[in-house]
Amino acid sequence: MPTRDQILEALKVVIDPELHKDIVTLGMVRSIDIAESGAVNVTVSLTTPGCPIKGHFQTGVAAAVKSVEGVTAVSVGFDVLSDVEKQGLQKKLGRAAGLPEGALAQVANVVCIGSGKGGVGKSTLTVNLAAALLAEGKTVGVLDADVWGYSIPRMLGLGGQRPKVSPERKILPLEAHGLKVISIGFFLKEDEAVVWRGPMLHKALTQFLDDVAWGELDYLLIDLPPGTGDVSMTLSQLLPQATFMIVTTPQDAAQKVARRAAQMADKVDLTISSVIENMSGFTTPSGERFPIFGEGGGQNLADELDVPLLGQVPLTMPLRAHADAGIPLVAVDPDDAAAQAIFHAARGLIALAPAKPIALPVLDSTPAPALQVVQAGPPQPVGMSLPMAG
Ligand SMILES: Nc1ncnc2c1ncn2[C@@H]1O[C@H](COP(=O)(O)OP(=O)(O)OP(=O)(O)O)[C@@H](O)[C@H]1O
Repeated sequence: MPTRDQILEALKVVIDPELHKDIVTLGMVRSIDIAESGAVNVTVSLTTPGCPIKGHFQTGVAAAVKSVEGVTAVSVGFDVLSDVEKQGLQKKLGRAAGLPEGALAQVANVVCIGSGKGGVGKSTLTVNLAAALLAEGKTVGVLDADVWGYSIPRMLGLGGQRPKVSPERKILPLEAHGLKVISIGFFLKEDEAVVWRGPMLHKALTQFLDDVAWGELDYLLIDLPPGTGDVSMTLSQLLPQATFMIVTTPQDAAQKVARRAAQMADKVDLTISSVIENMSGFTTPSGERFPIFGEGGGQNLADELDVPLLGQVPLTMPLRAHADAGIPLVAVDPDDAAAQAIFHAARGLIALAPAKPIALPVLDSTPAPALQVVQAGPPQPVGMSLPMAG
């Protein structure tokens, strides 16, 4: 059976490319668990939740541990250094060296909101969950990464606006209803069709995470495109600490598609934290309830994934009408049945424990899947620079 010292010794080859020292010396190896079977679990502590080099550590740690005699399997988990630990690390590095301060360094929770298919109300719930979290006293940002069907600007009354740039060359998020908002839609001409090639998408998302002055936030909610494709893969590489909330309708078929999205999310290491069911029946003013899209899909999916079902949001006209008017329903009519269900879900999100470390059964150190390059359409510049107001 391999020993802890052997594993630590082996891990000294894994260098933090930003701090130029090995992760053992830097005190970033949080824990090493060795099973009698020779299976080893290592948890690495990152400096920021938005640490962009998780993939580097994952591959490096898996390879280093695998090289130790007697190791039969390796899994790698991640968490984040506490403020006190970061101060300790800062001291160790000396005054001159600064810890990498990504734009998300002050963001406590990053929650990606995704779905198996379109039209299930992902954007509507993102906007209203954000407003509900705000009403619960949290500071909240919304990143609309739904590159093919962005609708957040419209739902927050920000259509046609463009963010400004600070003297430090940071993109300043727009503010609406107390929320900080960035959408891919702010940077495109209205109705402009863009063929997002993998590298271009990666560059744009990296810019949203690195070059936006998000500041201090309790929550950053990210509205993903439906399904799990390039965007989810890119975000999973850029945001190892992000969790994934899946929106589904009660329908059996929708739940099946959502399950596929969950499996994909799992493959690209996004931790699935919860499920929320939308369009969970319609109740007439006289109190008669119609389960228009069936029943039970959200609970079944949550049970299958072993995560909580945070809420069941009914169909209500005010939810649709306020989204169309650019105002989150929860901010103006908190007594509406859909608003109530969204408040319940927001409180459930707050109550969720911090993300579990991501455990991967790694025996070979296969890199994360490469971004798929869209072949259709005329060639696009790879390095997209987002156009902004002065
Ligand atoms: N619970 C609900 N009650 C009434 N209308 C709803 C509800 N949820 C969503 N809608 C409406 O359904 C339509 C689709 O919702 P939305 O745009 O949020 O879906 P989506 O999953 O984000 O879609 P896509 O991913 O394709 O952009 C919108 O008109 C929205 O207002």
